[in-house]
Amino acid sequence: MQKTVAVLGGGIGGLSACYHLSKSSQISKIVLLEGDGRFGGWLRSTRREDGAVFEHGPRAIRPAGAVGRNTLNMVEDLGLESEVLPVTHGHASSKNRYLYVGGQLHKMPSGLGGVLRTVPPFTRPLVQSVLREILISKGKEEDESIHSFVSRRLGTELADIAIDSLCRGVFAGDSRRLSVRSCLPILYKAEKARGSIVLGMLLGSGPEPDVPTSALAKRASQENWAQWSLKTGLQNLSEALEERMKDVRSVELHRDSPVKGLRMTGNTWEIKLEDGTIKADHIIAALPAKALASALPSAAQPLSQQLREISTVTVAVVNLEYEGSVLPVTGFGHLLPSSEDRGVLGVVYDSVPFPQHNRNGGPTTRLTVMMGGAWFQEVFGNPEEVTEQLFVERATQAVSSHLGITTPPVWSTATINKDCIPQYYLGHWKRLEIMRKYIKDHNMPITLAGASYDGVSVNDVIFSGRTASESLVGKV
Ligand SMILES: Cc1cc2nc3c(=O)[nH]c(=O)nc-3n(C[C@H](O)[C@H](O)[C@H](O)COP(=O)(O)OP(=O)(O)OC[C@H]3O[C@@H](n4cnc5c(N)ncnc54)[C@H](O)[C@@H]3O)c2cc1C
Ligand SMILES: C=Cc1c2[nH]c(c1C)Cc1[nH]c(c(CCC(=O)O)c1C)Cc1[nH]c(c(C)c1CCC(=O)O)Cc1[nH]c(c(C)c1C=C)C2
Repeated sequence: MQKTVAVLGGGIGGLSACYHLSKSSQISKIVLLEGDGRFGGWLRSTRREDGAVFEHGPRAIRPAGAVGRNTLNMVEDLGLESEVLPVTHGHASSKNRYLYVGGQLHKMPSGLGGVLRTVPPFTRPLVQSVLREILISKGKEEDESIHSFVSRRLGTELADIAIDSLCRGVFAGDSRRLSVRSCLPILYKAEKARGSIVLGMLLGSGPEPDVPTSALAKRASQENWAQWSLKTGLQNLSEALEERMKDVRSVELHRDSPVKGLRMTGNTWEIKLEDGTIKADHIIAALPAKALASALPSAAQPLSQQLREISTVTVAVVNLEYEGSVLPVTGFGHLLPSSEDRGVLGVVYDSVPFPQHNRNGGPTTRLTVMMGGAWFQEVFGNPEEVTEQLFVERATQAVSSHLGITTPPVWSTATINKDCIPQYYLGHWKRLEIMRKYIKDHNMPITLAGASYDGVSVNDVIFSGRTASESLVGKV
């Protein structure tokens, strides 16, 4: 099979698809089309001349599980081992996560003591909910909101406070609308397989994908890593992939090349760009779902309609730098449940896990305040009309009232990440099934990849690029 494959979208998902395809001799040409002036999508790091690094998108990657191993295998293959900044499970930022509830910071329960005792803001020991959970009968629904699932199995207090906050800290989303089946498949499968989350966690609830273990992945496991970043920021991962792809003869990289339209003539795709047309035998679409919907031909309207219904949320990210060590606590950061403050989602204490990203000389504290998400429009209005200055002010106020840091930051920047996190609402699994059946039934040579479908974490998205490549060329 000698084919031309076009990969649409040069975020980490599209770059991963290219990387995996480029290892196969079955593909004669791979064309990566990115609409923006740079590759990497949401992986964006500011590197200041004084050595400070600030993340505007993802800031840490988990090494755990098959998808975590898969990313580390790629990191090793790209020669980035010496750039990795690991954080172990024993580190304060892995052990300490906080909730800001009732105007106070509360450390989330951890360890045996935390589970056995009543730990505020909760009114009874976690162990009670956990033991009771084993006896609750299985749900009968095909899907359920995360909030409803957790209320049913673990009680409303955990759902209203802990799970509401967790959904804000991963999806910037509303636990009452997000699907447990698609967002937290591990919990959904545990209930289906073992009748209980607790038993599912203890006994396992299904096989993991088969992913080999590189020396780096082995090191991560032996050294008990909980998360990792890179010395010059996570943008370095997309840059290393881009550099690798430049060295592969079969790969053509095009930036500033937004896809304007797609047409099928016979078995061939015609991809309309601003300045011409490219032909391809197969497309891997690693674009946001709505961007793909806009490009598809009108004949594929049923597919476009499903794609358009995959919502996204906008997150304002404010990076703040303070002189000296000013945090009153140490840890990963804190989250706020939606009942506390709808606009402010949480604060990451970046300088705790990654002090290496502080500027050279003299201690500093780097924080990131995340705002908006599913509540963006309601609290801040139209993202096109809000100023970045407003977010810096709101963020500084939040840091002052939550953490008592009243000195002004010495440096700050705000970015409004429009439509940056897809929301897997109730029934997302069914939508995926309908879309993939449509593609199959209509023999459309297109594969979906990226954050819109099977997981939003960097690991999930990299794995989606690999799966898309394997669906074409098999394992390489
Ligand atoms: C603020 C924030 C914090 C996060 N934190 C973490 C974290 O700590 N850990 C973690 O694991 N994950 C995190 N994530 C999630 C993760 O970063 C993203 O889900 C992932 O980067 C998405 O990658 P992608 O390639 O699917 O999409 P994108 O990055 O959106 O890439 C899609 C690409 O398609 C391009 N494009 C769009 N339209 C067109 C067109 N018509 N033609 C051509 N190109 C087009 C875009 O320019 C973009 O480059 C975070 C995300 C955000 C926004
Ligand atoms: C406050 C908003 C956000 C914070 N991070 C994100 C948002 C929207 C985005 C995000 N964070 C994580 C992921 C990847 C998920 C994965 O499966 O790896 C994404 C897309 C990691 C993460 N962050 C928190 C948790 C519980 C997780 C899951 C993995 C893990 O346990 O490490 C909690 C958390 N996120 C933020 C804060 C302030 C916070 C907790 C204190 C910021």
